[in-house]
Amino acid sequence: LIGITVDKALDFPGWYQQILTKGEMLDYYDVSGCYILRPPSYSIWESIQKWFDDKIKAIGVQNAYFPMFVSSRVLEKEKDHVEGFAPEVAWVTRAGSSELEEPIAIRPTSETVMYPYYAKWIQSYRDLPLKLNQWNSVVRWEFKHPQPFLRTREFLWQEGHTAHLTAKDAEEEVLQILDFYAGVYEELLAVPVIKGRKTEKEKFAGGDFTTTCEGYIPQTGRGIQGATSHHLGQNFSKMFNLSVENPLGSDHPKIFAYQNSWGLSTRAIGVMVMIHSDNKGLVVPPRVSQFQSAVIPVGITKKTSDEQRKHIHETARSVESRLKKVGIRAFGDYNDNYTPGWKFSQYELKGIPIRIELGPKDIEKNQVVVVRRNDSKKYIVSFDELELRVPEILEEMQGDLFKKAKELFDTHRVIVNEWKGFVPALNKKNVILAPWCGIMECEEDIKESSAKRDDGEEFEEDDKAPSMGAKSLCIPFDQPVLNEGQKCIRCERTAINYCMFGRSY
Ligand SMILES: O=C1CCCN[C@@H]1CCCn1cnc2ccccc2c1=O
Repeated sequence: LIGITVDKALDFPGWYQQILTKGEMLDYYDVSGCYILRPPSYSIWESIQKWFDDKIKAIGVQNAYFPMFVSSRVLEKEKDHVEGFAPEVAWVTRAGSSELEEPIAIRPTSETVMYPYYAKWIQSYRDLPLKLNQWNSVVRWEFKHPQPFLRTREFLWQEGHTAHLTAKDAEEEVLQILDFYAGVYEELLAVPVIKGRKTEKEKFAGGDFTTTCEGYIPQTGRGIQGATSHHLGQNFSKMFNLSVENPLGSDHPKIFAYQNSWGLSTRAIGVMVMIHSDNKGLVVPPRVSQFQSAVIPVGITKKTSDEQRKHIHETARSVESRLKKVGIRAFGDYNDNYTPGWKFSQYELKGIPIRIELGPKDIEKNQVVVVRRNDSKKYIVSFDELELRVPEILEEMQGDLFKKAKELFDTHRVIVNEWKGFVPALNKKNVILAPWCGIMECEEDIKESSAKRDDGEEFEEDDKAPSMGAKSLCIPFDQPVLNEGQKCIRCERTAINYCMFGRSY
């Protein structure tokens, strides 16, 4: 494995592909849009699963598993929201040489798979709330250019589906789950996110409202949707007749359940890689890294005596085992066929958070040298404080990764109140907080008008047009103060709130 040969700033897509393949996170597969998740990335997914699973179980969610196949009759039951997605649905039409009577869809999401059974299982209001989650994969036959982790035809995710007696209970849970999603990004992946509500145009059409965690990719200045938590209202319960008798008595009308659905996928891993990794390879935040530290003997030369070499190796192995005993995911590389320098670059490529160097001089001083992957900062740690200092160094690195990413997001999230400042701000890799009227036509106008050059001319075909216009990313819960009578950024109407706009994935 040689190093990364593409510069992150010069060819971001090419860099991203190399980072992932040379960092052994994934491999390309012979079905377009599908990828193999190799142990380092699958281990990150397992860390996300463990953390999130503990959180949802603590609020009474149970895991279950439903079939991946959906009959066309059932899938098309929810007309309005499916029609927009229909082109993405993958169908099984044949088994062996015999055609199937009815084509069977592979689940792109599981509302229509699960809700007929929710209706069957929920008879009394005492059966509410029902809170189930699936850890599974779904298939969406996207035609847009596939990107590892970010846009793939099959992806791993979790999809939570809950049914409640009251809107209040449901809406409370929507926000609770959104906080958990923000926790996955900020606590585990060291990725800052902005929480907010999707506009009517961008929300899940089958629901009442969509809340979202929005990330930011500094390299491209583009926003990216990180996870969504939808309140479905009674739309699906009316469609699937998911109702209970009124607790107030049979003379009161039956109640259609209030539902939520929420999802986070392996896209999160792609976001983490794009934000933290550099031209030397992956940079993986310590809390989710499969291995957290590489113990590497150094200073062994031809002149080193056998017993000296043996002593160095034994000391290194004891360092490795002491760290493992306190829960640090450490490993040692004692292979003498490779030089320390070669090993350093290998583990930089794989994004191992810290390396621990141990040579004759260090042993004399009863110390090791610890080097951080993110900024090569060096620490001298004495043997007797290993178990104390190494965890601290890892935690400090986790914090520094988050701080740096947050600094970049915060300095590229700018308030723009006048239209003339909108496109120039976009072209400086910013996402924009703009006063907005809340009208969908205006939102569409903003997207089209921001796809033009600053002088209002259309982009020429051959222009390396950035990803064109700015979409609405979310209406942040944390709102800047609207001035009295503030006008919408684009039209003459009065603004009702600040909306975050940006080029996006
Ligand atoms: O986001 C989530 C979170 C997890 C559960 N599902 C919701 C909504 C999914 C929206 N969606 C997204 N792509 C689709 C593709 C084909 C058919 C249907 C759909 C579809 O309903």
